[in-house]
Amino acid sequence: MRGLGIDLGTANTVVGTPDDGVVLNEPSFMLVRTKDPHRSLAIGAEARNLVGRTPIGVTPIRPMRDGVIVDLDSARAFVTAVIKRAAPHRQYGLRPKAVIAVPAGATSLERRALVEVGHEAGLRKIGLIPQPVAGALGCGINPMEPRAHLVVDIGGGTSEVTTFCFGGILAHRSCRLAGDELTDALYQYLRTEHKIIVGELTAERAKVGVPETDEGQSLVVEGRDAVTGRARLVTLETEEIVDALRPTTTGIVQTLTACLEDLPAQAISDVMSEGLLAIGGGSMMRGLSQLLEESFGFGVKTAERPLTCVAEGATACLDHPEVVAAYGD
Ligand SMILES: Nc1ncnc2c1ncn2[C@@H]1O[C@H](COP(=O)(O)OP(=O)(O)OP(=O)(O)O)[C@@H](O)[C@H]1O
Repeated sequence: MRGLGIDLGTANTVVGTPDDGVVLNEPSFMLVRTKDPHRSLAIGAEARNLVGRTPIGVTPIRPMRDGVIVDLDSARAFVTAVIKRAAPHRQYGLRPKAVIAVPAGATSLERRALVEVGHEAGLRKIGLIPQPVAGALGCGINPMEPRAHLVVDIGGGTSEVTTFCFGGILAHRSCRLAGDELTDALYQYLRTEHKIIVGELTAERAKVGVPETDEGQSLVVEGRDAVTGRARLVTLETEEIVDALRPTTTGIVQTLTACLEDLPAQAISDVMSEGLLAIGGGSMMRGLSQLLEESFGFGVKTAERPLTCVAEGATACLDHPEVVAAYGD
């Protein structure tokens, strides 16, 4: 066992091992008793599916916000449960080492909190790697080569735009316009335009369903009429959803523009010839890569596995300690 590669995201937690690839891919949710919020009753999909329908006395919590720890005690309980599930002790030895992906914009305090939680949860030696660098490595890019690479990571809580080259970050920008904000925008749109109130899970299912639905086809969502309170169905055209999400996707474009403005001219020529790599679940949004291509005039490549490439890259770092040494501080 050579260790674990971990992506502790706001929306999803993914863990990989060098021998078995991705061994855990679950929503970053934990169910706790309201009176004892630091012990997990369930984690992952089981906990998430109860959002909006939890019994009295039980609370679903998200231990990560914008890619960093919100509350040390809940995060410790969550990470302990994740490691237990991803690395059963008999198979992997008592204290596995790990490389954990962190937002490129995380502060030193936030990074230290993550390492502390990892140690307390049973990890041995912990290396940190910026998420966009890990994601690029997971897509086969060598982050040590003397060439600038531009990556946008559209996750659950944040969108991060990062340019890196030869073991260091050249420019970085982030904004809170990402998957959660897109879901919220759709929720608000349904409420104001269709006078229907839907659950958070329903709004997200509709958003995720858009890229998978053919053009011209429609989606049906169910909810409560905002006026009468009765159950009601609404049919939505996919293009209508894309339009409803446009203000949020435009905000992501503005963050990219700001990052490009920070770049030296030589790095821009690398970016122009290589294009932009889009990772994270939000990069699968319908029409997004086209919008980015039209806005910047260079190619946009969406990762083959946008939801797991960060954990795959963190796992690859276990065999490439020079990458962690270069980007880890
Ligand atoms: N097919 C899809 N189309 C649009 N959005 C999607 C799709 N699949 C997943 N998402 C969204 O992607 C987001 C999760 O992405 P990801 O797992 O990369 O985030 P994360 O790494 O947990 O978050 P962060 O990087 O902010 O910590 C969720 O908001 C989810 O709704």
